[in-house]
This record gives sequence, structure tokens and C-alpha cells, in this order.
Amino acid sequence: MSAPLWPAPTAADPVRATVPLPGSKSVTNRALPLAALADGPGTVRLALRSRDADLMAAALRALGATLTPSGETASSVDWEVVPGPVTGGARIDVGLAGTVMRFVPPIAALAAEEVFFDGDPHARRRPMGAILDALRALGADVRGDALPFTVRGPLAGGEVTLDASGSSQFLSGLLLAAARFDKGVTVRHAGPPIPSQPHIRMTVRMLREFGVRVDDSEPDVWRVEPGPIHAREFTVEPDLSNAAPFLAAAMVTGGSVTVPGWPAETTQPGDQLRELLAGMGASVERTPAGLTVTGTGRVTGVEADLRDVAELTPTIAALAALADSPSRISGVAHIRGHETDRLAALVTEINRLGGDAAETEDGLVIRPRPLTGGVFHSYADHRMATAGAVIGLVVPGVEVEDIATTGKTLPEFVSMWEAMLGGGAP
Ligand SMILES: O=C(O)C1=C[C@@H](OP(=O)(O)O)[C@@H](O)[C@H](O)C1
Ligand SMILES: C=C(OP(=O)(O)O)C(=O)O
Repeated sequence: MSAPLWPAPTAADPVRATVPLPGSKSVTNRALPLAALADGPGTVRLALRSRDADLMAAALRALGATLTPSGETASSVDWEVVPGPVTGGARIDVGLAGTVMRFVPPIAALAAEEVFFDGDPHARRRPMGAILDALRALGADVRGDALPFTVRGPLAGGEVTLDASGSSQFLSGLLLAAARFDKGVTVRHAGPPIPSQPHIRMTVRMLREFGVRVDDSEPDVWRVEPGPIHAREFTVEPDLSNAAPFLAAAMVTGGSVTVPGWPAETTQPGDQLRELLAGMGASVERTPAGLTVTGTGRVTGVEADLRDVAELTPTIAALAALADSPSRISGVAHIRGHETDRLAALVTEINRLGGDAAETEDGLVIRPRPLTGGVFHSYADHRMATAGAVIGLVVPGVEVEDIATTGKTLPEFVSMWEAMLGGGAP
């Protein structure tokens, strides 16, 4: 933990800003593999540029697709994608990206040659067993149960049962490539409830948008018919989960933040910020200009089951640490397997600043207590880093360790944050 410290800026005044967000990580990292497996050339517009998205692009190239950027900015790119036969013999770096480590192995299993996967030290601790066992059951030769591992196809596809309670990405990964398996796939979930269900709906919707036949009519069973994935032009929505710290900034400073281009209808779990933040005292308004969150400077504690929107937990916990009444967050036991053990990390870092946070079996209890400055460690976790930034807006002397880790999904975070405090877009 010797990464540089970033003195989190405090807000001298209520923030008033419009904050455009680059493309969704989750949508980008589904659109790229679908385009790379499609039946002809296609385009992915307004794709996110970030570490996770770049790792996905590199992985697909290594497996035989051609991706050519155009219209590139620091955090956005239009990709022309020309699929090729899936070829193995590659080494894939997954970084710390759950989407790369869970979505690419089923694609690699289309190749007859071995593909080697590895990632960051933290990535080696993230659960992989359920999807690797499923690939084995479907006919692939898989060595290892966590990173590093190898996958060698081809696999026939067919029926498989898995426990996706550890991550919805196990299921999404199988479904995204399944139309290219000879027999397609029928996946049955057996186990405790699956987290992050909107991400599964995102997978199913995007498969259908690429012309794949998916039957999700039976609870806990998904059938993907074998057949072509149709090439198309696809435009990525802004990342609503990455809107969370900016909207939280409006709340804690008693200001107002607008995120333009908030979709009227979306499968992104970040859309649930509308109800969540309203429940913590914000006024929330969606207009053609976007989503506007206005705060009072006071935050109310919340009782929230975040199972469906698990990736929002660090921001909600940061707000809870600044609230004037207790909060209880539940349904998120599995985020112990996210970028870091997020429950332990949030408790440690909130308490280090003098707060009162405790772990429960499946979440957190956070009680009001005045916070003081200090180092907020990020554990290579982009959302820990942005949670520290939110607290730092109103607690002087907070220093976020390794703010650069926000590059996982939002490389421009620091300049966007500074621009927000200055009143506008960068
Ligand atoms: O499919 C996806 O794009 C994601 C699914 C979720 O994973 P879990 O189901 O592991 O929570 C989410 O937390 C992650 O940030 C992105
Ligand atoms: C859990 C997350 O990421 P990943 O896609 O690496 O699982 C996240 O972004 O909060």
C-alpha cells in the first residue's frame, strides 16, 4: 500500500455542475464480445475507454478479431469490429476485470488451441470455479480453478447447472458466447439467489439485440439457441453506476448535479440510484436534459437490500458514513469477492476516519459518528477510491491512496471531479 496519496478536495461551496459520463463498462464489455463473435463487421459506438474496456479489446484481438478505433477521446471510442475465426494460443491478461475474466473464457473455449489467462494479484482471489466447472461440463479442457488457468476447446455446449450466487457474471459469460456453441446452452442456476440481476437482464437484452434467441421464461433457467450473432451498429449508454459518486457529491454538499443522457429505460443497475438517493434525502428529477440530483447537505440513513445493485455499495456506504441516522445495507455478501473484499475494506476505511461501521453476514451497519481526516485506502478498487473522494468533499484532510485505480472504469475521474467542483464539465 505505497501508492501515492491524493488529497481529496473539500467542497468550499455546494457543487452545481453538469457531469457527462463516458460509456458503461458493463455495456461496452458485452457489446465488444458480441461484435467480435458476430456474422460480419459491426460498430460499437461511444464505447468506454478504460483499463477494463481496453483489456477486453486486447483479449478479443488476441483471439482473432480485428478492432479499429475511430473518433477516440480519453474515455470514449467508436470501434469498427471485424470478427475472425476464434484462434487460441494466446495469453490473456484480465487485469482485475470481472467482465474479462468471466466473459472471455467461454469465447476462448471456441478455439482448439490452449488459451492462458492471468491477471492482477487481487484478481487471483476472485471466484472463478463456477464458470470454469461449467465450461468443463460443456466439454472444454480447463486447467485450474482460479486465475491463472488455461482453457482449450472446442466445446459442444448443451445443458449445465451452475451456482451463480457468487457472481452474476458466471451466467452472463456463458450466455454471451453460447449461440456459437454447437448445441447452444441451457444453464440452470442452483444455489442461493443470484446477485446483480439487472446485469443478467442486460445480457439477455443485448443478446436479443444482436439477433440471438434466448428463452428466460422459466425462473433460474436460461436457454440460448445455437445460431448466428448478427452484426450491427450498437451505441453504448453512459455509465450510470459511475454517476454515483458525482450524484452523491450533490447530496453531501447541498448542491445539484445533472448527468446528461440518462436513458429513459435501461437495464443498468445504476438507474436504481434514483430511488436509493431519494430514500437518503435527495430530490431527484429526470428531464430531457438528464438526471438531476439535488441535496440539502444532510443525508438520511437507509435500510437497503443492494443485492441487485451490488456495485453501488461503496458509494451508498460513503453516504451512510456521512448520514445523520443509522444505515443497514444487506444482500451483498458476494462483494467480498469483488475487486477487494469490499465489506472489510469499507469497514476498515470508514472506521479509520473515526466512523462507526461494522460487517454483518451479508452487508454493513453504519452509524453516525463525526469523521476526521486521514488516509482512505483504495485496495486497487476504483469504487473504494471514489467513495473516499465523496467523504473527502466534506471531511477535511482525507487523502485517497491510489486514486489512479479509478482508471479501471473512469480514467478521467480526477479531472471530472475537479471540473465538477469548478462548476462544469472538463
Ligand atoms: O456483468 C457485469 O457487467 C457486472 C456484474 C456485477 O457483478 P456481480 O454479479 O459479481 O456483482 C457487477 O457488480 C459488476 O460491476 C459488473
Ligand atoms: C464489481 C465490479 O467490477 P467487475 O466488473 O470487475 O466485477 C465493479 O465495477 O464494481
